[in-house]
Formats: sequence, C-alpha cells, structure tokens
Amino acid sequence: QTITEDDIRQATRGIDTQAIIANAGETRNWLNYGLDYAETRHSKLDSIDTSNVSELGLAWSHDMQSRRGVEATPIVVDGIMYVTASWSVVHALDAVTGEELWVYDPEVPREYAHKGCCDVVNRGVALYEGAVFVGAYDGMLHAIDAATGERLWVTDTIENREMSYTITGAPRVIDGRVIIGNGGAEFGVRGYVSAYDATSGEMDWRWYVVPGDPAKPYEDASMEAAAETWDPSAEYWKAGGGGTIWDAMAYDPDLNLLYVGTGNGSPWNRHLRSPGGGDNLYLASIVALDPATGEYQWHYQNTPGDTWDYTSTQHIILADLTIDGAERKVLMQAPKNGFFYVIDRTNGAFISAEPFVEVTWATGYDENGRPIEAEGARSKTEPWETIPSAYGAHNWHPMSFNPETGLVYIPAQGVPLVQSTDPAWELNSHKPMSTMSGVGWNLGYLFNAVAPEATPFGHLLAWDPVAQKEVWRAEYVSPWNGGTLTTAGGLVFQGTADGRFMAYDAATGEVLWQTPVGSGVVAAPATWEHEGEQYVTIAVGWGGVYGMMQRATDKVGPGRVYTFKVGGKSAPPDTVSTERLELVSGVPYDPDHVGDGLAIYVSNCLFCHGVPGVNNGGAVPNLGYSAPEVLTNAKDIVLDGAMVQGGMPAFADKLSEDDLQKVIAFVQGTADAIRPK
Ligand SMILES: O=C(O)c1cc(C(=O)O)c2c(n1)C(=O)C(=O)c1cc(C(=O)O)[nH]c1-2
Ligand SMILES: [Ca+2]
Repeated sequence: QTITEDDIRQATRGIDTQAIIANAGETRNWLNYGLDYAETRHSKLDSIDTSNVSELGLAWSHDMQSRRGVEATPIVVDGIMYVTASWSVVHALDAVTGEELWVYDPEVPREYAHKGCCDVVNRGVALYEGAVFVGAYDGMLHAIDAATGERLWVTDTIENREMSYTITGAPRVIDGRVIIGNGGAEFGVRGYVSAYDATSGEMDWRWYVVPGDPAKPYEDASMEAAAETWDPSAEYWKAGGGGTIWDAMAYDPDLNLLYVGTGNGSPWNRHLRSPGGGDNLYLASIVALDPATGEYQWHYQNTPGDTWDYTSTQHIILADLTIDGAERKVLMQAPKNGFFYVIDRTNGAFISAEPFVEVTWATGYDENGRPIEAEGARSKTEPWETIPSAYGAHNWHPMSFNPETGLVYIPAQGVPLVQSTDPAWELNSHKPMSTMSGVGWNLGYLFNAVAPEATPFGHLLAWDPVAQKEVWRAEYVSPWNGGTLTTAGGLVFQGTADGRFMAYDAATGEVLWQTPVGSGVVAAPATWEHEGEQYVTIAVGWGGVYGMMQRATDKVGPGRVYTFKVGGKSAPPDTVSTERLELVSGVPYDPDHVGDGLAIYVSNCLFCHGVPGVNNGGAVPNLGYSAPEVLTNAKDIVLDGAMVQGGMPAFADKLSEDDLQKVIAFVQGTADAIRPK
C-alpha cells in the first residue's frame, strides 16, 4: 500500500516543538537529529531487546545512488522517512517498505567539493510543520514540502562568499526557527550560527562565535568581551578567526537554552593567529544562547587558546545525573581533545573532566575547569605528536546516553599525526609550493615531518559519566566507526568502519548480533515504531575526513539505507564490489621531479587522496593504486575538470602542466619506492 501526499500531510503537519517534546516521552518516532532535543539517542522502544535481537533480519534496503560519505541520521514519522546522501540530496522513503516517495537534489555545484575540509557529507534534515529543512554543502538552506518534495524556499546562509563556508550539519527547529551553523574553519572563516523563520525563510538572528575587525562596532556585548582574549597584532579577522558551529546543538525547553558547540581557530596555530596568546573566545567552547533571540547567555571553554583543531563541535547530550548525592542538570560532551566533560547546564559551571583515551596535551583539569597543559604541547619550533590528533579522540559520530545503564556509548578513536609550525605560512597564499595553499587551507602547521609513535585504534567505549571511568569497551580494527544508538531493550547499536552493523548488550558489551552491510559505516542508527512493530535503520556510505583517504574494508559500496526488524530476511544482499589494491606501474617520469612533486602534492592533493600507496583509499581514490592510464591522462582530470561531477575540482588556475608532471613523478616514484622487491 502506497503512502499518499495526503498521508504525509496528515503525519507531518502537526510536528512542532511541542510534538518533538511529547515524542521524547515514548520515542515512537525519530523527530530530531539526536532523537529528542536533549540529543540522547536513547530510544524508549523495547520490543527489540537482548532476548530477540539475534532474530533481527533485513526488512528492506534502498540504494541512494551516492558514492561519497553518508553521515545522516534518518528522521522518521508515522512510517515516513527522510534521509540524506552525499551532496546533501534528500530522500523521502516509505519507512516500512523502502519505496522512494521523492528525491530532492539541492544541486550543489560539484566544484564546491574543495571548499570543505572533510568530504561532501550531510548529517540529515529537520522536520517541522509539514516542511523538511536541509542545509546544503554550498551553504544554501532549503525548505521542502514534506509531502511533495517541492521547494518552499531557499536562503543563502553565507555572508561572505570569498571565504570557504559550507554546511554539513543537520538543522534543528525550535519554536518556528530553523537553526543552522556552518563549516569552513580549516580554510579561514568567521564562525556563526543563524536562525531562520521556518515559514518565510527570513533570517531572525545570527550569533558570531569570534570577534570581527575591531575597527568596526562589535555586534553585541559577547563580542566585545571576546575581543579582550585575542591579540590583534596578527589581524585575526582577516582569516576570519574560525570557531565554526558545524555540528552539535541541543535544547532544554525548561531552561529555554540552546546549546551549541564551537570549532577550531582559523588558522589552527595560535602562534600565528593570536601571537600574544589568549583564550581566543569563543573557540572550542560550549555556548548557551537564547533560542528566540540568539543572545549569548554563558559559555564554557573546553580548550582555551586552541591550537590543535580540538573542536568542541562534538555531540552534546543533556541529562539529569545524581552527583555527590545531588540531582544535577548537566550536559555531557566528549570533544576531540580526549576529555569527557560534565557541565552544569543551567549556568555553565564546571563539574568534572577526565580523559577517555590517552591524552598528552594536558595532564588534567583544575577545579575551575581550566586544563593543565603539558610542557611542549604548543611548541613553536619542534614537531609535536599531539594525542589525540586533529582527527579527534571522538569526532562528529554521535554518542548516546542510556539512563537505565547510566552509561554513555562513545565511538572513541586514535589517528596518529605529527604537526609542526609552518614557518612559511601566509594567509591563503595560493602559492603552489606553500603548505595547503592550492586548496586554500589555513592551518599554519605542517604534517608528516616525523613519523608518529602512536598506533591507530577505534573502539566503542561505555563510559560512566558520574564516576568518570570506562565500564566496558569493544575493540575495532580501525578508527572512524559509526555513531551509536541505545535502547530501553538494553541494547547498543553501532555500524563499523569494516562494514558491519552490531548490537551489544548495553550493560556488559557482549555482542548479541551482527550483520555485514556492504560498506564501512560512519553514520548513526535510528529506531522507530510503526503499527506496533519496532524497526532499526542505518544509512551506510564510507567517507568523511578520514574515510576519504583510508578504508578498513575492501568492500566500498554505494550509499544505502538498511532497515531491520525481528524476523526479517537473514542477511542483507552482498551486492558490493571488491576493489584490488595494485600499485601503479610503468608510467614514465623524471626522478628529479619527485621532490618538487611531493611539495605540490601536499599542498593540493593530500587531504583528500591521502599518501599514495600508504593510505589505501576510501571515498576518494588513492592515486598510488591508479590504473596507469589515469596518470598518463591526468591532464583531463586534474587541470580540465573531467571528473568535476565526482567532486574533483579543476586545478587549471592553480597548477601548470609542469606542476602536474611533477605530481605524477611523485605518485609513480612513491609507488616504485614502496613496491616490495
Ligand atoms: O572547522 C570546521 O569548520 C570543520 C568543519 C567540518 C565539517 O563541516 O564537516 C569538519 C571539521 N572542521 C573537522 O575538523 C573534522 O575533523 C571533521 C570531520 C568531518 C566529517 O564529516 O568527517 N567534518 C569535519
Ligand atoms: Ca575543524
């Protein structure tokens, strides 16, 4: 039986703030990115539980025709599902059968790919009063009729198109306002979060994260206060200062506070951004705003004066915990920097912070909530292996909190990296030989100067936020595993980098069920109920910043949505191709060009394609495994843009044919050097 437009109108028209709050009581639907406004990702559904989860089977799967990373959590209401693929394409599906109801493509120009740091991803939509909202990768915010898939309005969230702003995060809607931030702090932007009227698309308010040019009036008192914490001598406003709000938000309706997580500075390196030091407010912070006006209420800065890309944009969960005998309204976060934070969400007061992975940049936090930094963590002259690295001890992959076990389920990881100050850094220099210049990155750091000592890891961590300690863990073969979901059935669900979908006993970590899903998973699952039956859905599609260049399985399938139920088919169809890893050989090159080629490669290619023949390729091919023809015909692709549709920009304005020959020499030379004799 097909769902009609009238059915959809019926189901979606009444979804407003009160309905989202009411749904939190029973969680039959999945109405908000993190399920409820508290972003717990804890479902109260319990018909799938520890006793029958082993009987889960496939209800349906749906191919989204997507080849890059899929990071979306689906929104589900009364058996209707809205999910996004790469390039911010929205799919409306019959949630019970997987049948496609409509597709909405915001038509992001494919050459926009290199304006973002971390793959052409999107984390999902918001649903409100019959409309679906998607923030597209090119910074356009679209409102779509939930019933027909037709555009209602579109608005540009980007105030300065000279800078590389994007959107990757899911909007939230509170009392008729669609709230969305932006990405782009690797390139140099000024971060902000904006609210738009859900009906008209008009902007209601905008709050900036960092101060602008001090020669101009401050937008509000929070900017005036923040400016005191920056050294203006390096003219930080020219690179924008950073602090993008590219993912986490949460909302407490009782306190009427919107919580946002803010990102790293532009450039990353504080020696270059604010040479005299300073906390550089409100980078790497949790900030509480009035959701009606955008007015600043308070902040807690996890990483004062961030220099390591220790964003605090990671998932924020609101919960009520008993701490030292007292009931506390807290918010919890496990940001990139490796500490797990419990903060009083009424006023931002620090409660506790303890490391949930090995950490070397700080030895702990003092009672005022300031980190005690380790000696050398900000070295200006020496290469420094920061642990965690810029990939984060936990990145955007959502965690979840189960009030019954009292545990937070964190996709924890380590991706080793050594960084050192770039002595030649100039703002957006766009010179072929300067670091990150070809793609306009503004980090102020060099990488790979020294091999890291740490080893990569990924595990699912069950963390007690009151005792601030690990309770159990599940080890994985690789970093970059999916987000988590926990349920009243005593379960934790998670997809893995090596292409499995897992169910664990939430109390003990025992594996109760698993199934292959044909591709590495980075997104988080959702669960929902329709006509008395509970379903679990996961969107797969390998990618994101780590997944662009490295993969943990040879199975790299298309972006696909899988839905499971008790008594479904035994296993998903394994329709996935297996790629071979064969080093490129036989392409002629001048060995004297390898050194120059390395510099050009690092500036222009490395952050998507990885190290040839060392990384193994992910959502973006590793050039070390190219077919020889790809290198010999590289001019079409690299300079003339033959593969723009896949997200490979044309570099004709940045690289000459001579530069390209050097890059080819580096790729073939590296493959020859590492080939086993
Ligand atoms: O500073 C920023 O503006 C910004 C934006 C984004 C993004 O929008 O995806 C990421 C990051 N930073 C980042 O540091 C990061 O590790 C990251 C990973 C991912 C991803 O989707 O896999 N995005 C981002
Ligand atoms: Ca960043």
